[in-house]
Amino acid sequence: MGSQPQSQPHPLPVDLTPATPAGRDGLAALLDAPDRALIAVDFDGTLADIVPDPEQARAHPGAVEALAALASHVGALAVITGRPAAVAVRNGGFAGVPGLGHLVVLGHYGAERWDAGTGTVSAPDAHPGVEAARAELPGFLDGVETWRGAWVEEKGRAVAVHTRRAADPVTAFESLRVPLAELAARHGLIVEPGRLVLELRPPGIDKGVALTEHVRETGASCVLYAGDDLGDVAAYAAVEKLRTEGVPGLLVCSGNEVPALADRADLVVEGPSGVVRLLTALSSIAGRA
Ligand SMILES: O=P(O)(O)OC[C@H]1O[C@H](O[C@H]2O[C@H](CO)[C@@H](O)[C@H](O)[C@H]2O)[C@H](O)[C@@H](O)[C@@H]1O
Repeated sequence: MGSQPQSQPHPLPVDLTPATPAGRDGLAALLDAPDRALIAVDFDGTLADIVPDPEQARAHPGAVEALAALASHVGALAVITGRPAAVAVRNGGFAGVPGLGHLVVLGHYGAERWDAGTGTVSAPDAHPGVEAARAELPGFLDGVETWRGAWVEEKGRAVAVHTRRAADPVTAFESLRVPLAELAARHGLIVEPGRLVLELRPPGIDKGVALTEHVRETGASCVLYAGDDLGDVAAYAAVEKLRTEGVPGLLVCSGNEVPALADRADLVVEGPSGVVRLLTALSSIAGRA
């Protein structure tokens, strides 16, 4: 990879300008050679607004159009999500969109991959512990009053316990952490915490591993990653490591509900609407290059 670009002025609105020198370097590299950049974005909370029922989550108005417009100017475009890849594709409305012919969706934190070019999902064999944990969960959740209202999202390769609809969502979430971690460990699984969700899933992959592999695969010379939740921390760490290896990066946080991520970001935008504004602005500038 070449030398690191220096921080320099760039034509973005003030509220879309990175607050850190490293972020400004990442942005400068992206605008200098957009055709060598990888743009990677999370789905829930980043491209899609948070809603009480995950089945109802959809891409924010203008998000798919912004991605499609940007796709023609950048080297590679990926959605990296905790969702099953097929669910993100369906709820995002990513299939068959003109301009998104090269989109890749890395689902289940990178364990699954959907390619727009083929329209197919590739995935490893299922982890047997998921089936065993799934069988235990109903009786487990029924037993404690604090957990009333917590419910299980069936994800195929994982199961997620949501507390957003519990009477006291935060108390339910906090009091479930240890018991669910013990249940997961008994079945060789890990707990992935998120915004009022605790997911029991197989170990061995995270968004950081997925992002780094995708940077290598695409040969990207710089990367922008946008996320909103704890599951995105691994991707942030990957970008921070890539920077030390001479690959500039820009870390974008959608909203500031998760301080562990927002405090580490180069740029915090106003939720999915801010992400759409940023992608649109980048596409407009890159299109002039
Ligand atoms: O990696 P992501 O694309 O951000 O997916 C992470 C989890 O997102 C979903 O849960 C979150 O969004 C829901 C819909 O807005 C919301 O109801 C929930 O409280 C959030 O945690 C999804 O349901 C999970 O399976 C994903 O792992």
